[in-house]
Amino acid sequence: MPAVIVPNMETLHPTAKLMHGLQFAASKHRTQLRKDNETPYINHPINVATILAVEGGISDENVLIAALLHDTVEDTDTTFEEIEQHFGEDICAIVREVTDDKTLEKQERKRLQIEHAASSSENAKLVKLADKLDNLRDLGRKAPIGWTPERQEQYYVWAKKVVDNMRGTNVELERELDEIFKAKKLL
Ligand SMILES: Nc1nc2c(ncn2[C@@H]2O[C@H](COP(=O)(O)OP(=O)(O)O)[C@@H](OP(=O)(O)OP(=O)(O)O)[C@H]2O)c(=O)[nH]1
Ligand SMILES: [Mn+2]
Repeated sequence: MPAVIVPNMETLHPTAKLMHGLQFAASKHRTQLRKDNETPYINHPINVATILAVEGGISDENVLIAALLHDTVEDTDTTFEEIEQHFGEDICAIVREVTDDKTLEKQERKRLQIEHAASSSENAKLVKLADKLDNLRDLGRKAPIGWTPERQEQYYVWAKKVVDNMRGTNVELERELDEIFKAKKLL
């Protein structure tokens, strides 16, 4: 696996920056599958960035690149220093905001996501809304291996609490999320 080259981001055009984000994330997640045990993990960050661009109408490349990178620190050996070196401090700041501290107990991590959602920056809220939308769509298609119906139900209830703390961020994404919550009789 060749090392990913660190480009000079100042001189890259927006499409090249986006491609570098895609390559970096694909390289970092290359051995991972989603919890359905069949989908390559990278499909999820690509979906999150695509949801933002196509459904959310977001054109700010920092937000789209942060979406591609959003699970690299949480779920691979990637460090924030590496993200900053490759993509600069603005993108790194968004990734930092949406990264769970995996050293904490799961219940505490889940509680903190609800709490942090409310005080997040607009850009972090956008990434988090698209992240939840893609995870909920995945759950509706095929549940992670071993998840009971109760565990699935709990995920919808928890995801709604996170989303409720980010309302007023993006009309289209919130509309899509609300359709899912209505179908589950949570709204
Ligand atoms: N629905 C679904 N989720 C999957 C799948 N594969 C991996 N995941 C991830 O699993 C997380 C939910 O699983 P949990 O057991 O509740 O949480 P944990 O992995 O953080 O311990 C989601 O994270 P999250 O905290 O909600 O968001 P984030 O980590 O993506 O920020 C999601 O990213 C899949 O096939 N379907
Ligand atoms: Mn995610």
